[in-house]
Amino acid sequence: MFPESHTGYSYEDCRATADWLLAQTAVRPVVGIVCGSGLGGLADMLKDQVVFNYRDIPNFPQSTVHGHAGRLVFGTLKGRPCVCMQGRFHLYEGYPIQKITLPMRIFKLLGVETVILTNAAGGLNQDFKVGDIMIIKDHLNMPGFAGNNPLIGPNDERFGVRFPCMSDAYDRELQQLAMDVGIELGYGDFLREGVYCVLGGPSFETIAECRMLHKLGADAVGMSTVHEVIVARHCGMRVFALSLITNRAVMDYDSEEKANHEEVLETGKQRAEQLERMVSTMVTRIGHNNYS
Ligand SMILES: O=P(O)(O)O[C@H]1O[C@H](CO)[C@@H](O)[C@H]1O
Ligand code: HPA
Repeated sequence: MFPESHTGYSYEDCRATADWLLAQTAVRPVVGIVCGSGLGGLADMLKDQVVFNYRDIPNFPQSTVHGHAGRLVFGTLKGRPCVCMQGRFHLYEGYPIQKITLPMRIFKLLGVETVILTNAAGGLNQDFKVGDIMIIKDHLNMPGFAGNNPLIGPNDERFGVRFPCMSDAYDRELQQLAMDVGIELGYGDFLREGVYCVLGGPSFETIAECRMLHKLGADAVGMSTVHEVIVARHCGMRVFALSLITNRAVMDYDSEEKANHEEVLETGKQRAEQLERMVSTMVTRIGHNNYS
């Protein structure tokens, strides 16, 4: 029924990877964190770490992008058991879309209930500045429009339903919690909310593309996160995601600015501390089955 090109992992494959990890650590994570480009410092916040290199984990892809260390870190954040991906996978690395999202299913089978994803993104919204933190309230899945969705292939009901809803992809209570925490920490001046648009990359966008995406309703553009969100929601985990606006998308033919990965990593470094404080405070306030 499905073409031979389907490259997904079975429930049993995912179970085997999760069991392999669970056998080697006593940590039973309830929160899973994904670090975006240059934001790997989030993982260093975990106490009593048990660390696995991606190359040692059965079925796991390898990180190939500068700024993504390629380590899965288990530990506790202010007493709460967490697992953190220090490095994620992207479509442009050449992996099948099911492979770049595999860690979300592993998270689920490890017992994770809430996923917090971070990314570096270009700001399309003209009010946004470099260094702003954007709470993601919705997304535009451009590869999805072209038929590239991580749920393509046979559906295993043990993960979720064939046609999952995405109008509630980004948990509203967690968005509010992030806003409250950000304001409390004094980040109000650089805290925003908006719509994230994913493209395949790795080339950055043309000026015409940026203008088009902005007209379509996107506030920020990047090359990740959305595929992970779809898979995480499919298997019933709550999702919160934020973008660090690392550069302004070039929208003007008179501009001399050029998007580049070095600027992305540099902005990550500059905002790392605030991002870490915001995420760690959120984690302490997320209840296992409710929010306090
Ligand atoms: O989305 P993350 O992983 O943060 O990385 C972003 O930064 C890279 C471009 O500089 C791209 O991979 C883009 O998606
Ligand atoms: N475009 C796409 N992805 C990105 C950008 C950008 O401007 N900045 C960081 N990741």
